[in-house]
Amino acid sequence: MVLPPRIPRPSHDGSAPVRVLTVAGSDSGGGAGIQADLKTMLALGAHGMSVITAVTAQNSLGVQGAWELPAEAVRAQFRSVADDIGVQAVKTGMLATAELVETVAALLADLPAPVVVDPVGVSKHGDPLLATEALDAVRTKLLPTATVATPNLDEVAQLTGVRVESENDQRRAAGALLGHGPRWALIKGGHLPGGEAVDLLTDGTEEHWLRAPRHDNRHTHGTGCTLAAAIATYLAGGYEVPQAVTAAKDYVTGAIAAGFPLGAGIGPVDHGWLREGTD
Ligand SMILES: Nc1ncnc2c1ncn2[C@@H]1O[C@H](COP(=O)(O)OP(=O)(O)O)[C@@H](O)[C@H]1O
Ligand SMILES: Cc1ncc(COP(=O)(O)O)c(N)n1
Repeated sequence: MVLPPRIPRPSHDGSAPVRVLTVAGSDSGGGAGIQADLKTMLALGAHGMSVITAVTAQNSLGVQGAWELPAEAVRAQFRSVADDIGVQAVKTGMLATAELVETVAALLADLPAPVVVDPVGVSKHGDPLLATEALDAVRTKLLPTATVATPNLDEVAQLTGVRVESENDQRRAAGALLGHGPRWALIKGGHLPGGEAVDLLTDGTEEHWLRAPRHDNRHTHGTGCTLAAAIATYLAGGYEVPQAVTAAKDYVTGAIAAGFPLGAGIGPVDHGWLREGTD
């Protein structure tokens, strides 16, 4: 297992730690969404902050209920942290409705910090986390704010119409996604068959194929959230995009290898897998 780097901790000399913001939904089961993001940020040495867009009742079996917050509540949370504490990178996840997508996109357009957009569409169990009529706002308002956009294969098919069944299709999907304005596209191949989990990162000029051994572990709840939160954390720490994504991939690969059973269904990845033996 490749050990990903940690962002250096503050030296207790009064300086602030690296600050990362997640704008996402709450997962009561603690494996995905806001909870995955904050655990990831802590594990990698950053100070995590949250703007909650929706609350889900969720466990290892699926999503039993979801309630979005008013746009005003999302705006107020964002202003509270951005105006006082300061944000060095942002990750977006579940945004639920077209109104919230537009609200968040408007806030991000004025923020001088890198943005990782994970265009969350459905949960691992197939429960919808984004209204279908919000897709257009994701394409036209949210993706243009992204430093990196990180769709899985279902999400990229919904956003671009490109169905991915091979590495060459990943390249075509990335090209189509870049047409919507993100600086970099990360097309995650986690759902493709094969002995490796292969993601393509490209800005249209450079191509980075990120390959990791596929772990035969069904406890993968939270993989996409964890990867995007880790990318945002490394960007906040000053990494360039390819280095941030490479380090984040190492972190999520270790977390998937250590994923554990909880409840009767799909358990979470282990956000704390770096705890032992690395301090
Ligand atoms: N079984 C697995 N073993 C190793 N890596 C995986 C596995 N499943 C997914 N990944 C990786 O986890 C990350 C999240 O991808 P994916 O599961 O496709 O996203 P999502 O959670 O959004 O559906 C990607 O880097 C992907 O390659
Ligand atoms: C609140 C929330 N946000 C995102 C996901 C996607 O999770 P995954 O990373 O497993 O695809 C989820 N299940 N719940």
